[in-house]
Amino acid sequence: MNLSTALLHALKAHGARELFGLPGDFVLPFFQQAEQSAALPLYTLSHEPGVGFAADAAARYGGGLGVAVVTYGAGALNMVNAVAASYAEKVPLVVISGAPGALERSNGFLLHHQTRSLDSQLAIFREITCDQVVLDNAADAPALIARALGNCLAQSRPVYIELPRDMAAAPCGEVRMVAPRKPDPDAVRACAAEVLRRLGRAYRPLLLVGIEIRRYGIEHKVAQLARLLRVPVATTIMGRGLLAGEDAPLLGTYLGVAGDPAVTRAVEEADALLMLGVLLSDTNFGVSARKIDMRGSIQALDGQVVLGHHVYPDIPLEALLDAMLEDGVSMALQAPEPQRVRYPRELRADGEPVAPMDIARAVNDALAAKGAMPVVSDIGDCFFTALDIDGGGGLLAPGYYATMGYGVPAGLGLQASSGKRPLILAGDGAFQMTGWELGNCQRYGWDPVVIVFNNCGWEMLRAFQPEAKYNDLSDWKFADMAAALGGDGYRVNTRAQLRQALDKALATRGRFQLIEAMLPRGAQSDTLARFVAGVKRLQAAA
Ligand SMILES: Cc1ncc(Cc2c([C@H](C)O)sc(CCOP(=O)(O)OP(=O)(O)O)c2C)c(N)n1
Ligand SMILES: [Mg+2]
Repeated sequence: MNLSTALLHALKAHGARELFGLPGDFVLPFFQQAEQSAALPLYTLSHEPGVGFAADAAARYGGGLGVAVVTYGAGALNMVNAVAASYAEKVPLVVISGAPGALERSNGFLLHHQTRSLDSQLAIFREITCDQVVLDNAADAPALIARALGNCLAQSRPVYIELPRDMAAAPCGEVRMVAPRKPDPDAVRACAAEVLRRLGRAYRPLLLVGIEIRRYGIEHKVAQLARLLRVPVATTIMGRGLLAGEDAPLLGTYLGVAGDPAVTRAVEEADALLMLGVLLSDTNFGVSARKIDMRGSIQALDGQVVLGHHVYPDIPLEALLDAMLEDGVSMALQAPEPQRVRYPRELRADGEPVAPMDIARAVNDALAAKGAMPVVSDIGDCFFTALDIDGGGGLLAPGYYATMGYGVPAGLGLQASSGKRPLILAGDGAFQMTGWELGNCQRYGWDPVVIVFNNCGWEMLRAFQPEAKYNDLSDWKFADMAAALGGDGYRVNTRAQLRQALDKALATRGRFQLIEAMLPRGAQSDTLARFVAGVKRLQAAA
């Protein structure tokens, strides 16, 4: 076994299902080993941001590890934004970067792809990963790999592995998985008992769930706890789509002033708000009608639990849930029968122009008729529209870090990793960034259905600065380019054309389907309109 094959087998043992990458001379030896060993399928994309987004989506959707393999300098630094997004949104992504070998490091020349110093890249990745290892010594490599991959899963954050090219074929021992640290059972029980007491004393308890319950694969336990305690559940905007497949008393998504008033009231008036895996971010709470009493709430995040001024430092989320499920049986809180989440349906397929909400209706009608699909959304008004789309098949979007360019490559990563056909939503601005990755579908037989919200502009920005001219984009006629990239394109102006195009696209397999929905300039989804109005109202009141 050599260092590359030891690393590949360790990745697989930790839950990686494939590699995404873009080679360069510093990482060619590893690519060669990866292709020869066939330990994991290897997919290449056209630009490193897409490689990072695809690997991120594979981990988000399927659990386990996402793996992005790039060359040193120009490759790895090109992927910094995607890795930063994975860090912010707690995605277990493994970055493997090739690097100069020992001899070339000491020959006195400045090396190609080098920036300030040969260690600058490692310094940059220290900021956006939870662990970093440099595999420049075969004897230490197995333990370093085990530590990094163990931390990636335990913290659900990206890690950085630097692999000098002269080490790829070095003889190496096997990597032994590091068993996750066990928390102190007494501390877990004490914490669970205090949380249950808080909930038991409350008149209006509520569970608010966020991304960690997906990352640690515990949605079913959260649903079980909510049913057991009869406490309603709401998701944060980032947690949209969580618990979709579970039998849980789900109220809906909390969007503050921009959301369903009943859900907003339930969250903001809860006298015991148990937040499970919720990031305290502006996107999750920035449009709160009234300040949520964070001191009165209970936050279980990042492996610790905070109740008022009490902090339990080492309580993994799943351990807390197991203890609450064990002890919670004695409680039977009287919670209101929650409403089931309803999605807009029944598109009027007529000659009227298409608005964002028509896309939500058309998609919900199609999903109801043809079955759930994973939905992957970029950032723009398509993201706000996605909040009105049935996320039963899963909803992926960088709702907190909010980088554009995520949609198409993430959808490709999801299909490569899960085999499921995704529905991808992207604005014209975001599609201009990474939509061209669709050209890789024909090599791998991927066939996503893509809906481009073409309003010929950066509409989300225009919502806040209507007078600005710089938000205007020209009409790129994306549908005309689909055939050249190996897919089918449909340009739709009316709701009837949208319905026809979506039916045809869903019925066509083996080629990507690109529906370019022409939206009148200024047309906004209901949620974006409420979001903008809410933010303006809160800013005026500040
Ligand atoms: C990589 C990147 N660059 C810039 C931004 C800022 C930004 C937005 C967020 C606020 O940061 S929303 C937006 C416009 C999006 O345009 P488009 O994709 O056409 O969608 P729509 O027209 O529906 O808005 C930009 C430029 C971003 N989020 N990500
Ligand atoms: Mg746009």
